[in-house]
Amino acid sequence: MSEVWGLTGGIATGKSTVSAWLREAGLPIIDADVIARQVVAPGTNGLAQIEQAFGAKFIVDGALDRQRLGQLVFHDPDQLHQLESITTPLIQAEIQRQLAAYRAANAPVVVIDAPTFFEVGYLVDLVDHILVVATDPVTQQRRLMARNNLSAADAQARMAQQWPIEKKMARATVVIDNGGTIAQTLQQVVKWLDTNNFGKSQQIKRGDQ
Ligand SMILES: CC(C)(COP(=O)(O)OP(=O)(O)OC[C@H]1O[C@@H](n2cnc3c(N)ncnc32)[C@H](O)[C@@H]1O)[C@@H](O)C(=O)NCCC(=O)NCCS
Ligand SMILES: Nc1ncnc2c1ncn2[C@@H]1O[C@H](COP(=O)(O)OP(=O)(O)OP(=O)(O)O)[C@@H](O)[C@H]1O
Repeated sequence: MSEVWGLTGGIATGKSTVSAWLREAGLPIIDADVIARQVVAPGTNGLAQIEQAFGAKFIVDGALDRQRLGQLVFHDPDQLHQLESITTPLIQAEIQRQLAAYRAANAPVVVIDAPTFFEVGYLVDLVDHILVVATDPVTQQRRLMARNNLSAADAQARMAQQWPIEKKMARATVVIDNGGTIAQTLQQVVKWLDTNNFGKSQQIKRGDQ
């Protein structure tokens, strides 16, 4: 029996940072962001559907212009909803395929890493427990602006497309507080791994502290 954990957070609260450590510790990770890119890669049916729904101006040299589509959908919930109606079923099918493969291989623990874990609905039913990586909203906005080179308004628009982090924290089995230093966050992650006997926390590289 595999124990399945969801890993989520708000945009730029540090989910990818934590996910990278879990991977280094040897945990199998199903990464929804990676899958979301695969299902709209050049030549896919997903990309053809996006071209049909949004127009050829979002395709450059056969590939999705992600920045341009992001500018559109993160400022318009109806357009985001239309995009999700194309991408969500494709992402869901691949997540379920990977999870079935890990279960068949008797993986003791599997992590499903997804930014919109709660928002998409179906993922909650696939997991036993949920790890939420959180910061306060001010820190979240500051890090998002710095990482993506966004204005305060653009960062707010992206944050507004997701559930507030407090609502996610209220549904978490465990909350990792990433409002402090990277080292403080790593300490919490190592404790979670060691307490549950998951993976090899000593394999985590600590070079980024
Ligand atoms: C709109 C797109 C093209 C913008 O691409 P871009 O490379 O600029 O951003 P990227 O995909 O790296 O996402 C950055 C962050 O935005 C947030 N985000 C992405 N999709 C969504 C969404 N549907 N709803 C709310 N927030 C989202 C996440 O926190 C994510 O980590 C892309 O985000 C996309 O295709 N989104 C729809 C697919 C999806 O739902 N992905 C989430 C996987 S569960
Ligand atoms: N404790 C920390 N102190 C300072 N900066 C941090 C900390 N944790 C993460 N960061 C930085 O904040 C930014 C957001 O982190 P990260 O990319 O891990 O977030 P995320 O939750 O995966 O975001 P998204 O949902 O958009 O993929 C990155 O630039 C990262 O380097």
